[in-house]
Amino acid sequence: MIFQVEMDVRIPHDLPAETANALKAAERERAQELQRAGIWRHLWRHAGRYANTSVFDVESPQALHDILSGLPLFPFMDVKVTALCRHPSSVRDDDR
Ligand SMILES: O=C(O)CC1=CCC(=O)O1
Repeated sequence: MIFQVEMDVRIPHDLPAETANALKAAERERAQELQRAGIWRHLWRHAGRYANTSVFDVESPQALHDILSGLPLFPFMDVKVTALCRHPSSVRDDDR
């Protein structure tokens, strides 16, 4: 199942820099692990914002929730999830 996920990151300004940097490093490691596994299919930065639009390929909404809620930066994110499905005009046979 394919989901678009928008993440707006809002790290508190009073969070110690060492803690924030450790969380960012852990987030990067987890994101790259999920990308290599084919789960986090796309990750794009919103130009000018500490935000991204991502595409996830997972077995269920529960699986997506488990992944997102387990992200190191999740406590500092506003997350919007949109379920995606094949468009009848798509020329890509592998859309699903
Ligand atoms: O920077 C972001 O948008 C949040 C994030 C996702 C993966 C990562 O490394 O940081």
